[in-house]
Amino acid sequence: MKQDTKIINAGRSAKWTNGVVNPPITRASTVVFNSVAEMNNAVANRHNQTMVYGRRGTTTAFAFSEAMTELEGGAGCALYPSGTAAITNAILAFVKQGDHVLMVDSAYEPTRDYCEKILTKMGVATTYYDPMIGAGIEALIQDNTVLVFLESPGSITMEVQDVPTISAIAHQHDCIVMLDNTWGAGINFKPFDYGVDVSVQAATKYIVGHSDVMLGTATAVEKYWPQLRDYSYLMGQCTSPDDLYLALRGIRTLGIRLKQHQQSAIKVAQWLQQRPEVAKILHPAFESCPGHEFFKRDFNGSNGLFSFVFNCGNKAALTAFLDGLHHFKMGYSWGGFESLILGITNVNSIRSATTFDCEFPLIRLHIGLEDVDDLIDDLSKGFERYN
Ligand SMILES: Cc1ncc(COP(=O)(O)O)c(CNNC(=O)CNC(=O)c2ccccc2[N+](=O)[O-])c1O
Repeated sequence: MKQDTKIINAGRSAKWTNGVVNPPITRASTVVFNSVAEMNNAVANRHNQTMVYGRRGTTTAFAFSEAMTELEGGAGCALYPSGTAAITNAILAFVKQGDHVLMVDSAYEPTRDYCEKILTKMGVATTYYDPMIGAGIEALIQDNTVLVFLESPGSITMEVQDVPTISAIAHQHDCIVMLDNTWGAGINFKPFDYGVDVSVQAATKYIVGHSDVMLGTATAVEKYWPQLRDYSYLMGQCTSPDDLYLALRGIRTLGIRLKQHQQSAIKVAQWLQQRPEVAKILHPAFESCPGHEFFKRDFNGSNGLFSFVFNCGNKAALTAFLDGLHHFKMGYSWGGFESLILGITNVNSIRSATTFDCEFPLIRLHIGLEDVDDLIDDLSKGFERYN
């Protein structure tokens, strides 16, 4: 079955839909049973898509989890109230006091905060590594290293990592490979084809696709799925069937949305490349982006999120650029149908192992589904104010 057909069918087994097209919203805390045997059978099958109690999920959760594993691969998908909860709980499932974690230096800032403020309290040490380290990761692996965390491309600076090389070396040292695959969305990057053991996504972004649900997913290979699932339950992680209904709805247009985001973003990036004020385009599909060669080798496509660096200007100029835009709104997210913009002048304040070459302001764009000429016109007027 081709990907676009999988997207339409994922999670729509008759056992969940019972004849209707979309898996219905099944809300529950209590699930009741008519006999001791029925109750015992449900408990015995608690890991086999059988309803026992709301916290373990209802048929809506079973349908969405199944859809994620059908699309991204893996043996099972645990659900969390946000992408950050997915990251933190997935890591927590596999570390204990005295362990060591390797964390990519270009990680999403709250991921770094978790390592600094919570893992350290638990006695888990973190070493940050250069996203472009590749095979050099081996020199950083210690006897107590248990997990290597990747985020590719990296937040804000968009470095594409050599995932299969890092995964192969990590596995030679019995380390778990965990990837924040939010940008790849399980469609443009198939994590388990490249050695990843646990793929985490902020479904908040492209999976939901409409900026109206907070949701996280962690999908694991067979070897690690039981432990991830059990720790998710132990930590009381559960999600709203109403949110999952919206996420299932989001999945149905994921393929065509990503194609449109990709098409418009590349057109905007090509236009930006010609601007005299632009020093570098940080879009994985462009040679100027670190790891572009890995994007070409490993990815099936791109989306609406990329950054660019100015070769001039300052905070005041950046503010003038940002204020007054009509179609680009400032907001701390991405992956919805709307265009967003973030102006950043301190990218190295969220790195510790490497320094990103960024003397002038950086802008991260999320190119939405608006007409791309309107978006370019909006940015063009921004450049007129940038001085
Ligand atoms: C790759 C990735 N992975 C996980 C999450 C968290 O998902 P959640 O929002 O559902 O918890 C996210 C959420 N993304 N949110 C943003 O990118 C918002 N921007 C920022 O936080 C931001 C702003 C200024 C400077 C640096 C950052 N940053 O992303 O690190 C993510 O991008």
